Amino acid sequence: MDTKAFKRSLQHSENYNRKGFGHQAEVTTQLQSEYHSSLIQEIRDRNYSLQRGDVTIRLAQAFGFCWGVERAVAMAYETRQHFPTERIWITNEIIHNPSVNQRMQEMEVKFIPVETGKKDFSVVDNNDVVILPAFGASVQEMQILHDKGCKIVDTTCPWVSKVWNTVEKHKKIDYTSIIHGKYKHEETVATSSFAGKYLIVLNLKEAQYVADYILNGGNREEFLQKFAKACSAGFDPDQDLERVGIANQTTMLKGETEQLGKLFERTMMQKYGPDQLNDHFQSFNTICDATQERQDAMLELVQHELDLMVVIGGFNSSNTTQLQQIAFEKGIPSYHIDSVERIKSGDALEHRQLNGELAIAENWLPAGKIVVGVTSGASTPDKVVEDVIEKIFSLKA
Ligand SMILES: C/C(=C\COP(=O)(O)OP(=O)(O)O)CO
Ligand code: SF4
Repeated sequence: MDTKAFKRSLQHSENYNRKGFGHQAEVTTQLQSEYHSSLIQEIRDRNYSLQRGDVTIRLAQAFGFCWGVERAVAMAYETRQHFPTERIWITNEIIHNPSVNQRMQEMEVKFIPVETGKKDFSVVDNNDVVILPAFGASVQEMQILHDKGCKIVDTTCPWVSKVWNTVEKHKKIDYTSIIHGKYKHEETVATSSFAGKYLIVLNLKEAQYVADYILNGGNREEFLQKFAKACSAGFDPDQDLERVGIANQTTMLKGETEQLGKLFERTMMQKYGPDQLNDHFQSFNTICDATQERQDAMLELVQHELDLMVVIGGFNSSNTTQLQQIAFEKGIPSYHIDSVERIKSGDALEHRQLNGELAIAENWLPAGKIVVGVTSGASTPDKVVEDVIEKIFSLKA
């Protein structure tokens, strides 16, 4: 499919909107009242640190709502204002934060129902409005909606669209896109739908396996089984890894993405020689600025003497998980929670471990004077962070 031509025709359609509806002023006030926190503003103004009693809170210098999230959430609110009586659907969560998604449901923005693992678009008729979330949507979903003639409000973050352009460039010159990402994640599902041949690798271990295959060959069946859900239809590891381009989900771990790019560069250089490298390898770093800033701020924060870290964000939030990974690698006791309700008491806190499972941490809040590092993912409202900090203050009061 010529995805570029399709995007052009969609963007020229009178049913398509990606700029909002001119209700910014009202929506900004509404968003401020629902998600803003004066406590967090105070901590920012005090050089990201606040002491109360035995507790010193140290905030990361960059955290919380990124530009793309603010934009997407504002557009969704504007859509509700602009279409007060129409039925409004959304193809997935607007962003990965439970409190924001809850608000969408309260505003009667409904998810497209899923029947036996497949979205049922038959519920949408041409008078309806459908919002595409900040992660975007697959080109197939966009086509279904475009064909239906319903109104489409596209909140895809431009940083995400940039990754789509990158894989389209690979497709044009017949390169296979190696996408550093999570194959089930909405953004990567969308990105891969714009690619030609592609292979999704999760981490350096998987990348090393692919690099070894490129250099030495290997067990084809094992390869195909390992990446069964993470490659394009008909992918042939013996043919389709001769020319590769790297792209990444915007919220991966920055350092890992860089290492992965270098690994494939070395591999292609070794296989084809330095003179031929440009005919076999291309790399664009498509990690977004917000992800980089939040990870850099976290790397700075964990240099301080901290008794523990609290990382706040949705449990399905990729960028939040990367922040937790940084604390984990530094060996700091760190707890990833999605809301204040996870804090049961000073003795018990429910948190998400890096393997995705929930666990209860006992005696997580040490006695005496403590320094608590706090950060939050790009989809976490400041209000949620405030609630957590207030709870810690009250437990130690
Ligand atoms: C929309 C978006 C990022 C905002 O944070 P989210 O936590 O919603 O998403 P992610 O980190 O990708 O799981 C995609 O880049
Ligand atoms: S994390 Fe980056 S790509 Fe994702 S919404 Fe925010 S700015 Fe956009």
